[in-house]
Amino acid sequence: MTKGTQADVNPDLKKERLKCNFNIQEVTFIIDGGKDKTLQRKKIEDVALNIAASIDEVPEECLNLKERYDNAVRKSCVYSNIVKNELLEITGLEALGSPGLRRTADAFFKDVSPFMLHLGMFVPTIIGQCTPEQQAHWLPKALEMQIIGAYAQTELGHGTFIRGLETTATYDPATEEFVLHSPTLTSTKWWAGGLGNTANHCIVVAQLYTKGQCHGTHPFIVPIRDLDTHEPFPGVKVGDVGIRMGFNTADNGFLRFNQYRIPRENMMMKNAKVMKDGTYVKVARHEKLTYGTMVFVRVTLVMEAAFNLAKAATIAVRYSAVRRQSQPKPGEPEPQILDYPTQQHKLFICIATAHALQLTGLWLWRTFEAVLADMRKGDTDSLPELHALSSCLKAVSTSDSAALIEQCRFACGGHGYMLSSNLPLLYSFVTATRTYEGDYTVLLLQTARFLVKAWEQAESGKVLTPTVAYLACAAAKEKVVWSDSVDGMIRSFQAVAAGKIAACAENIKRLTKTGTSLEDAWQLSTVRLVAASEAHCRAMICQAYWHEVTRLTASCSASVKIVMEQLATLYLVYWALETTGDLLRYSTICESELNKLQLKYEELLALIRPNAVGLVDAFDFRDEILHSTLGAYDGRVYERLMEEALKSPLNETSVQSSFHKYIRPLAKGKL
Ligand SMILES: CC/C=C\C/C=C\C/C=C\C/C=C\C/C=C\C/C=C\CCCCC(=O)SCCNC(=O)CCNC(=O)[C@H](O)C(C)(C)COP(=O)(O)OP(=O)(O)OC[C@H]1O[C@@H](n2cnc3c(N)ncnc32)[C@H](O)[C@@H]1OP(=O)(O)O
Ligand SMILES: Cc1cc2nc3c(=O)[nH]c(=O)nc-3n(C[C@H](O)[C@H](O)[C@H](O)COP(=O)(O)OP(=O)(O)OC[C@H]3O[C@@H](n4cnc5c(N)ncnc54)[C@H](O)[C@@H]3O)c2cc1C
Repeated sequence: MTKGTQADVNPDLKKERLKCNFNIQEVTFIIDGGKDKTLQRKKIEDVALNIAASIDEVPEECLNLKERYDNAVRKSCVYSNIVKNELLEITGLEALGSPGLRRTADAFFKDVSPFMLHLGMFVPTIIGQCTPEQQAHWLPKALEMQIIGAYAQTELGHGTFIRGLETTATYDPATEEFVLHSPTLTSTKWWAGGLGNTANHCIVVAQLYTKGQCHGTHPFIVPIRDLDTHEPFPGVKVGDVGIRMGFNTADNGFLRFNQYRIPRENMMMKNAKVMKDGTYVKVARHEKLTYGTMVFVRVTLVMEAAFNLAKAATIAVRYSAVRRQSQPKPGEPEPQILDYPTQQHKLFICIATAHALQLTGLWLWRTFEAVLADMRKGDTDSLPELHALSSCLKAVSTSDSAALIEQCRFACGGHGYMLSSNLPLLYSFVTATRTYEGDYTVLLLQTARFLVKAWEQAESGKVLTPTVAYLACAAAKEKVVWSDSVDGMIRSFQAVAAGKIAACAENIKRLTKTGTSLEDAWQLSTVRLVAASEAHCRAMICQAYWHEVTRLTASCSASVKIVMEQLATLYLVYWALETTGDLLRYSTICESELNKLQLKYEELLALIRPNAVGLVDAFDFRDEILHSTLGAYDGRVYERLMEEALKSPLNETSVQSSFHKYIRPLAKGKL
């Protein structure tokens, strides 16, 4: 954070910091995943942020579309040199996935870098889908930025249904080449970040044909532009998809092929190969390993959701400590809006959710690494569970994060609507994560497939995998006894999930018994399947969050343990109150217990209140990363709003030319 001198800090924020009764740094270590990670992040920030501080002369949002893109490319080049020459020096290759790198990128770009997909998907796909020889060829070029890549899977006509993609890659043994072709308008690749004007290479997912047979979708590395002139190659039509709600500097593009040839070796051959004579050879032991990059990105998106929500919460909580409004008690000063319980209700769940998603995200990352290690040994048994886990966690975390970021904006009143608050840009960025890398509903339905199968296994007494082990107890189908202890609440959330999954399974069984096909019975049950999947995910987040808080605070100071547990309890109680209908149905909770729960929630808000600013300070965002007039460390909200307003091009002159061109003629009846 940029602390400045204490004298510059808003007096209300100063007082808030004196009230804080826990060691902020200990919480920062927990959030970052350990002291070593925090130290590494700070080191990276110290190097990168000196340059970021003066990277923009004019605020990004004041530039026109083309200037914004050019400016984003300029900054991406500066930033990638820092990554290459300095950050990787500090930490080695693992810096690519480190929170430090992710955070510093935000100091350079308020919107999105056109290079993001290069690092976010192009490089990971080379690592995940290429043979060691192919990696040796492509990876150094990509890391040195000699080539810049995009990931083009989605088409104009299909995003979700990958098997329905229309782009073809037909093998020609005579020349040992693949011929890429876009047979229809709807087969045009659409949306790929960095593709429109920036990338010179692209991973293209296409239907592979060899010896007259289709073998389904496979990834290919495709050079699309000349490395010197940057002109698209003949047979390649590429451009920008048009103005979007956000991501306007991300250069999302379209791409069409007209019988465009690439060498056979450009097929990414880790999981399947085409031999010189056109023979197709399957290498992978699991059908869906070509979807590996998507699983990887879904896993990272859980922490990405936490990170962005933490930023919004920091902005809104600091602002709420500075902002004073109304006079609930006559004759008394206007209170800080953070003192209103309704404001606490809006904001403390944001802090708690950021913790819940970050700790669950770290746990998911470790699970992902364990599954990868199994797969390196040829064991793919745990892949379906990882797919189910990452699908629902990606869906719920991005959805919650987007909704709560918008809540933070509401919590900042009119000033939250200013782009300079950074809340609108944060929202437009995060709301896209609910859609990309697998739409919310679609991914919850993927998890639901796994859950229904697990339910059937539970009913037949089979051993269940860890994340669904709770279904075994629930197979008895009795209401769970309600208790407002943490364990009791988690048991009740699991009972809700189990009850909903059971109801789905029964519904499907009932429909198929009366002659409905399994596919139709599934479709007729999808509204409840999505709800069951979400309930399962919520129970899992509650369990993982509480488990991680207990584990990570075991050796912390007592005050840190208390405040971390208060937040985690708040998260559980909040969701119990949000889902009272479900609890009434699947647990023994009654009216008096619901009243008790409401009181407990209000008590928790009051307990967390004195530590609210300390808790957001513990996210440890430097001002350069927050980019917010409302959320800076010093709380000089009004001064910053005014300074930023004066940077608007509309304030460059006291009279605009439009006055002379239109308004005056209109007033004089001469228009
Ligand atoms: C210099 C640098 C400068 C700046 C850099 C700045 C910062 C960079 C730093 C870091 C970046 C930080 C963070 C972000 C990182 C990157 C991301 C950023 C942006 C991303 C942009 C978005 C990119 C995209 O959107 S790419 C396109 C994604 N598309 C999708 O997700 C499509 C969704 N659809 C599907 O996944 C599938 O089609 C489906 C799952 C819906 C169905 O598939 P299919 O029809 O084939 O299968 P089914 O028949 O339904 O099922 C068959 C069985 O297979 C199982 N299954 C399905 N999928 C999987 C899987 N992935 N793994 C395992 N198993 C799977 C399924 O469950 C069925 O099983 P069953 O047993 O039969 O039930
Ligand atoms: C900002 C942004 C960046 C992107 N970047 C990339 C990129 O770099 N590379 C890339 O390849 N793609 C990218 N995408 C595309 C993205 O992955 C897809 O948009 C996403 O997977 C959703 O697919 P879709 O657009 O086809 O939606 P659709 O599948 O058409 O969804 C529309 C609606 O139909 C519903 N629906 C669809 N199928 C089902 C079903 N089976 N059951 C029930 N409901 C269903 C959905 O829930 C949704 O409500 C990006 C998208 C965005 C917004």
